[in-house]
Amino acid sequence: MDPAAATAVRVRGLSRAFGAKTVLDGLDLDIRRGEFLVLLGPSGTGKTTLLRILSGLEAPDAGEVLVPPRRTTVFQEPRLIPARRVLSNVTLGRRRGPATREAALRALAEVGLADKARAWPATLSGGEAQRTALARALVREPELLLLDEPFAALDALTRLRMQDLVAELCARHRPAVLLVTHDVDEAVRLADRVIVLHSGRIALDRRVGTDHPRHRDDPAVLALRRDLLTELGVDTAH
Ligand SMILES: Nc1ncnc2c1ncn2[C@@H]1O[C@H](COP(=O)(O)OP(=O)(O)OP(=O)(O)O)[C@@H](O)[C@H]1O
Repeated sequence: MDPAAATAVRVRGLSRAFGAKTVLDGLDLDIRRGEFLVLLGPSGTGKTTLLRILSGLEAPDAGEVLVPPRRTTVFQEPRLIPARRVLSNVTLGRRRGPATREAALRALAEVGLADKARAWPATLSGGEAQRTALARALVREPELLLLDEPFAALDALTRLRMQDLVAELCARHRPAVLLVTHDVDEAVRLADRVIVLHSGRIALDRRVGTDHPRHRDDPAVLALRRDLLTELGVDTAH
């Protein structure tokens, strides 16, 4: 088997500085096709910078970055256009026509918004708006899905529901995923693999062997959670 065919993202020696501050420092990272990778790290360690480089929004100072052409990002805020209905937000930038419309309606049904196609963004709840953003990502059939704290602005219950939805959609469509979060529980719930970024490099890289759905009290899940908190500098003795 060609090993490159199993790899969705390949990063070698990636560096990025802002003025005197080195944010990414010779970072190496591979993401396999269909792998759900969660990226954790203290504030300001370059998680968003890495995501922006993978999305093409930002250029590295040095290093090699290979990413698939079909990639899309979902941000913390849904970034919908207020003057366009939900369906039109989902098809944004796509070629007009019945096939696009059908695909968008299918994506809306998948995120549970079949009845909101003609709604205006201002009438949506936070969770519904973020579901619309997910449908917009889904309709692009990305090989790489970049998620930058997509649940951070949602209330706790909606966040859990959205986590389940994203897990289900990713299991069905199998994009490679890079999810940035501060939430260790979210990481251990969703990830096939978790990495922690520290001082511009990967400080911890762990595969999660446990099957889905994961139980909070599963010993392997608890052990990983503890290790991640320790790596993030959170005292777990209390
Ligand atoms: N365009 C920019 N100009 C100057 N400094 C920047 C720029 N973008 C990011 N930085 C700096 O680079 C560092 C890393 O930022 P980045 O947003 O990637 O961190 P992060 O790990 O995503 O942080 P957080 O968890 O708080 O979102 C920060 O110190 C930030 O101030």
